[in-house]
Amino acid sequence: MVTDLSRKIMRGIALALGAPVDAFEGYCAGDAFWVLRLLSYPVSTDIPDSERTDTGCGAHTDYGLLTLVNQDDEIKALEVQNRSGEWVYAVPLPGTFVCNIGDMLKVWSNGIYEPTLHRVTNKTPFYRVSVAYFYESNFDACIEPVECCKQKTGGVAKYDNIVYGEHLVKKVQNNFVKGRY
Ligand SMILES: O=C(O)CCC(=O)C(=O)O
Ligand SMILES: [Fe+2]
Repeated sequence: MVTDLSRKIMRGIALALGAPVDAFEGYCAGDAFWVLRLLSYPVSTDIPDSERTDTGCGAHTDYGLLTLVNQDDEIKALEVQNRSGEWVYAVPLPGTFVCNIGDMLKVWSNGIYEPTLHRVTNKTPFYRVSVAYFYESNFDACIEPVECCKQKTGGVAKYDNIVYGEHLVKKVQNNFVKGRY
């Protein structure tokens, strides 16, 4: 069901960009796949100072095409950076998902769609759980700006071609291994 929803969002984005409805589908568009992550954010006051490291999720953009996040209804912890550089809460709205644009959609759209920088810090007295569904291009897919988006943005590609799997590995190493985002 969420995969259907993601496909529909991608079709809407294709149409909004003036591309054919199926521009981002099928093998030549990278045969999308998905990953579901269940995330938990303990109450930070439960962690003794001596054991405290950076808890939560540091500032980052998502790697793939779209992410749909279902957050706890009552807990404000996910923040997004607005165009003025301020961090504002993505306040949970019951019955809705937060939809993040991923890095590959930026490349495909030649920058028309921009990934939003976001981070999570649970400063509340409640244990937070979120479910993040990542809709991603195929590992082997070579992602490059699509022609109609290049035409709308000055006629030249703003980004080098990227093999999605290589991009993913690089970002995961930075986020989870080296602690940079
Ligand atoms: O837990 C959240 O609300 C967001 C998690 C997130 O940004 C991610 O896993 O990429
Ligand atoms: Fe994220």
